[in-house]
Amino acid sequence: MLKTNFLGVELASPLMNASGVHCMSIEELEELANSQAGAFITKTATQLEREGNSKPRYYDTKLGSINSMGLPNKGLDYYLNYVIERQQQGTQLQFLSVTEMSYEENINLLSKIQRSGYQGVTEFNLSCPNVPGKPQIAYDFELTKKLLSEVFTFFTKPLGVKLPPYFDIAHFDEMATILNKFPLTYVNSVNSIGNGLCINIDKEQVVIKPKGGFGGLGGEYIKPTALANVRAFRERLNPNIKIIGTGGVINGKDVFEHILCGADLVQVGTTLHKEGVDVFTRLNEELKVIMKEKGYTSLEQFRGRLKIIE
Ligand SMILES: O=C(O)c1[nH]c(=O)[nH]c(=O)c1Cl
Repeated sequence: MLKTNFLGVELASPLMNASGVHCMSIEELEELANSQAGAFITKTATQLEREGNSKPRYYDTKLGSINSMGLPNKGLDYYLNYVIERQQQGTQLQFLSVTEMSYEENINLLSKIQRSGYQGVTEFNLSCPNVPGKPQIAYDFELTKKLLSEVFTFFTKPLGVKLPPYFDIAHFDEMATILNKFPLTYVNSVNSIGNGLCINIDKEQVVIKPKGGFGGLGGEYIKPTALANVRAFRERLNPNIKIIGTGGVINGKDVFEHILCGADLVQVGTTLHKEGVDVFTRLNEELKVIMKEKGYTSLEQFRGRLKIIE
């Protein structure tokens, strides 16, 4: 009922974790692998291990979350060795998230993956909002075009990009024109809405320490923006480029809406952080109930079929 084909691999569910949530350690990744999620993705890795920003750097609110983790991770080799080992054990589809702090380091990082035995999918994170002094790559259209042009002169393995939310139709147009130039496997929209601010009114204080309390927003706050980005890119991108929808998934209805907008897979971040890996079981069940009520027996029957008002 929920089966989804991605890169020729049949998944039992369209759901997976959003990079950054419940995917820092092998223990967490194993929990995801043994859950009702259809696939999993690793925490965005840099070449070397990183401490990340000072704590508190993550905070759950009633309507979602705010984070300024600062890219803490155990380093590329930790995750690369893990996914290669699982690949050798027969795992067919895996996602490895990566990024670096400079143009050259990004090229070096992807070259290393290209030379490795990893055959799975690489998600190139172009949208981390929380490294002080580092503007998000994907908000710089020329840089993004230059970087992807060079990457695709040597990278031949499946590559997706993780994008920040855009808020202007001209930006959807410009970014889609750039992305359509490349043999991308998918586009993942959206990353957190960067540089929001949450306040504890009792203390009259911000809730996270880095960057004076500024951090990326997730959860209910961002669903309308996430759905708009999924829809906008689905409408503009070459059909060979798949879409992963991320942002604002609280229940099965939200999963349905992402797929209605065109998402091939749907990622869960904040709600996974709040609920743990059982969230995938709940969301799968809730989605099935909605599909039954509507008479759908497969995701293809409604994927991308959002209607406008004529
Ligand atoms: O601060 C982070 O580690 C972080 N936080 C986010 O909300 N998105 C990202 O892509 C990353 Cl890399």
